[in-house]
Amino acid sequence: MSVFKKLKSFYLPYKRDFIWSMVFLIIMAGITVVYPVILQMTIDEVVLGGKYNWVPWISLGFFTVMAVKALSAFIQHYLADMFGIKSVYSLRNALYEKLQRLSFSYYDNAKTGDLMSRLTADVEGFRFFVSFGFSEVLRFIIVVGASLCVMMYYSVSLTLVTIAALPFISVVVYKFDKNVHPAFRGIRESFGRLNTKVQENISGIHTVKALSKELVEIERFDKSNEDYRTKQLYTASIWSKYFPLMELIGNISVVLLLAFGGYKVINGSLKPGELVAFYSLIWYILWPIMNLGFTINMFSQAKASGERLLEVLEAEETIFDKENVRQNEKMDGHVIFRHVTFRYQTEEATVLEQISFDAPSGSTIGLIGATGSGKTSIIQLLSRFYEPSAGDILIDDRLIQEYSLNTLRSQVGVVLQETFLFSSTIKANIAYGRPEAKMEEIIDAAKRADAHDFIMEMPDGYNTLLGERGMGLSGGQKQRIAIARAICTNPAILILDDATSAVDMETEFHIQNALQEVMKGRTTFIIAHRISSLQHADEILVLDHGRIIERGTHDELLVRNGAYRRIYNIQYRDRDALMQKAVR
Ligand SMILES: Nc1ncnc2c1ncn2[C@@H]1O[C@H](COP(=O)(O)OP(=O)(O)OP(=O)(O)O)[C@@H](O)[C@H]1O
Repeated sequence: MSVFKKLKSFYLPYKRDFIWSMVFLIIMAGITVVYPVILQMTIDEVVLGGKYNWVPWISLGFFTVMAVKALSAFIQHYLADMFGIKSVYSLRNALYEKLQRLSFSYYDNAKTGDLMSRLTADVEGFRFFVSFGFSEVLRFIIVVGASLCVMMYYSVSLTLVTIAALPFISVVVYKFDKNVHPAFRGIRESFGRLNTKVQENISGIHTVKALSKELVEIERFDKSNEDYRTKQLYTASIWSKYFPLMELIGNISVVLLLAFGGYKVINGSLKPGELVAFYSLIWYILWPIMNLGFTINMFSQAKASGERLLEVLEAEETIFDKENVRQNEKMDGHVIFRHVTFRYQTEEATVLEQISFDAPSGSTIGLIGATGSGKTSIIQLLSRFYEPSAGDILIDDRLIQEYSLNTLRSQVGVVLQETFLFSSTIKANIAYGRPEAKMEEIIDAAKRADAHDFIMEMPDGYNTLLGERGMGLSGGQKQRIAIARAICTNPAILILDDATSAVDMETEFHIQNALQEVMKGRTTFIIAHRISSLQHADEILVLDHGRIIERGTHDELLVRNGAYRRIYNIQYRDRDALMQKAVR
């Protein structure tokens, strides 16, 4: 029950709907039990007692009772549905908000497809129980309770004989629940994996096709699908094993009723109408008990879903605003790293060791080094996507933790190697970081990123709709839109993470030109593999296995004859030698 307790803040606010639906449920359930009583009166008083003048009144009474029942059923269903729908509306919002707050380290291990299935199938599973499960439980208590009372009123001994088999059904129901709950959790998890497979395949369809891996992918999907099928079949087998057993025990009750009840009618201690009423009433007890399997089924699904939802809701938020943080502060962009050491939560080894540097406001810092040497990790720490394991990062002489995340990130513009564009207009993509930006500001940002001209050549200019992942644009165009997006927020610090790696020389030249303009007055970090991209930096940091092994300007580093010189030689001298050979 603790799952439902933990999630109560989502459904308790709508308890009014629930309470009213329960009121109408009580009316409905109460009326259900009146039906056998009317039947008993009709047989014993009207048919056998010869009181035929009662017929119109009994008919009218019966009609009225049924009309009230129909109306109550309508209102009850409507309100129960409202209760469920409103509850999961806030639950879905809370989950989405949580996903926005969770840090990078959570997403490093999360699977998109699985998260999607939590936000859709699991939320629905939970809604179904909130809408119908709660009322089923109450209906069970009322109908079974009221039926037992009426039966007792007619004959205590017959009631006791009839319900003698019920404890056995309860044992079966209990065992059913114990087996079916883990089975449902298995189904949900398997469905999450199936979703992940589909999502990853669609996202990576270019790679799949480029490497002709369609058949391999189909086989892999088949494996996940097979697992899902097996889990479902297993659950179905539990169901088919226990349900007939419950029905069999239920039918033993009916046999006992007919045998002992028939004997009582024959010896005159029970009226025939009462036996008929008993026959109806016993099913009012048996059906809900057997149906308990279905209710438990629903409950188990909802519990399994609720657990998966709680896993998201209760996931630890590692990066958040501390108290009294600085809001809306304009920064100068003076960045200091002091002995920063860092390791990813999932990894044993540190990826950054004792990183220290001072980047005065408006300066340009270049980061170069082999892949995996830690360049991206440094700038991820600056945006507080992760927290350092040791050491301090300061901007304008304050620890970055003293600024609100909003302030910090609005002052750090990032252009990544891989650009993500939303399936919306070019205008909205550029203004994503500052939706209130005026059209002139958007155009200005695009002009400075050297994107304005090609945007104007598009059919709808700035209103051109982009497909998912920015289909319809070349790598260089996407990159320039990303640069426009970064400068639209007018950040004090600009990070260009391999921003020109995916483009040809001519486009790189265009982007470099645009960047010269954009970098003016901002502290800029350029991560690059090409020396041409960062040779004008005020300081270049050469990284190797998470350590700064060399630092200085381009010229200083060249004369030092170290790692930088070696990269330079590979990229320039050898190329020049080759070119000269070619000319000769
Ligand atoms: N999210 C992550 N979780 C665990 N380890 C990571 C994560 N991101 C990077 N790493 C590891 O940290 C190390 C540094 O990676 P980083 O991305 O900072 O290198 P890089 O110098 O930017 O590489 P590249 O030039 O290829 O972009 C690598 O060994 C990498 O495997």
